[in-house]
Amino acid sequence: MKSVEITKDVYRLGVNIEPGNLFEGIWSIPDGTSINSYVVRGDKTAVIDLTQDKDDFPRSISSQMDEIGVNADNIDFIIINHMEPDHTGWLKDFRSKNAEMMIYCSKKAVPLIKEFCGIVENVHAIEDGETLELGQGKTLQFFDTPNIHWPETMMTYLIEDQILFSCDAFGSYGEVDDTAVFDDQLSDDQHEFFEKEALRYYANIVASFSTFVERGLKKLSELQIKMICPSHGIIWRENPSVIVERYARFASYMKGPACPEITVIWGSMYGNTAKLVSEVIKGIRSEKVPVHQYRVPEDDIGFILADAWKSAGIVLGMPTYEYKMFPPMAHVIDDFNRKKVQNKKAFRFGSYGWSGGAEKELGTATENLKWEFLESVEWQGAPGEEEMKLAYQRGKELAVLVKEFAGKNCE
Ligand SMILES: Cc1cc2nc3c(=O)[nH]c(=O)nc-3n(C[C@H](O)[C@H](O)[C@H](O)COP(=O)(O)O)c2cc1C
Repeated sequence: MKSVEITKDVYRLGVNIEPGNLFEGIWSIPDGTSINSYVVRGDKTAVIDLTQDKDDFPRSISSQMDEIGVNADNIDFIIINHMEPDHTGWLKDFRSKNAEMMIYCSKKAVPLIKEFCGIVENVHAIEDGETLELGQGKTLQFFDTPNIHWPETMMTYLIEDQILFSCDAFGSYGEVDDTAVFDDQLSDDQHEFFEKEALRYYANIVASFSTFVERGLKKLSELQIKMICPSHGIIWRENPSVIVERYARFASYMKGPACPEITVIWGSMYGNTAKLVSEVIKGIRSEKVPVHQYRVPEDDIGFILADAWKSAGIVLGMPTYEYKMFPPMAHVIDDFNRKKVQNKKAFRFGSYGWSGGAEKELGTATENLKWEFLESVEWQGAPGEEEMKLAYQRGKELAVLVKEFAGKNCE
């Protein structure tokens, strides 16, 4: 990977976490993801966010710094927008090469820098809106943007060039090639890819903090922004409002209504519940509502979360297991609670052997999600004609309801 000058004396340095790894140790990234760091040069030099202490990442970032004549000895400031180790894993080692490098961070980051890196000297806690002049027409301004997605998160704005270094906000999954770091270097297919990966990134990483995203967006709305430089994914230069609007849309789905789509998630041990899946889907499709379908535990929770986040309607198909929900579905519902997949229209169907129990647990488990359920279809043993018919009907009913309820705020 090579350094890229994104505007005069401002550089993007980057590495890619390769496909096959898990992001945050949980989330699948079949197409990898980038970690971006930035350098701003005036009379003084600042590096904005670093990289993870993993594989050859520090070596790669060092060699990209060499390309532009920057190294630990001549960097004056390290700006830490966010303390998560994918950006700061290298901080302790890097800073040990030159203890004079001044660290700028939010107040809440100070104890984290001490505990994660053992660094206490030359750490400056910013005031919201504070500026730092680097000289040569480069002035950085810092904004507290708490809880997008850690409490200590801040963003850095380069006033003269109108560039926002947003760290995790406005990020997406997907490897980035140093020959195509900007939105305007992408094909339509690649744009579509990054749109999907931005949604998945949002649903996996940021969703539960949607209220704070909305607050942050309001605060940033006063800035003139020519370019958005996140710490994951591509740089938005041709049209930065695309990613801002996208994040605003994603955040709004928490309160609902989301898009006129339905996500069907189902699991079945012996095929009794499975038999109704295609009927429900036929019912939904009869109303021309798009369907996303996932089976648990086979399918990946990161993808399920993304489609569920965006859908106004959710269907759950699961049997009873040991007097409760089928465990892989209980896991999905638990994640829906953690990520606040709220305000949906929903429907559940499933088989039981003797007394049931899944339905009762589902009621309790979704209490905080503010979902409105259609009447469930539940039966003992194998499904009959009646259940098959009801499955189609409920699919259709849900689709009609979703069309009425869903927002227009979707592409
Ligand atoms: C391990 C296990 C635990 C079960 N626990 C219950 C239970 O607590 N209550 C009940 O009514 N049925 C229970 N059942 C029966 C299933 O709910 C029933 O076989 C159902 O038809 C399975 O649906 P499926 O074919 O979609 O997996 C259990 C079945 C298995 C295999």
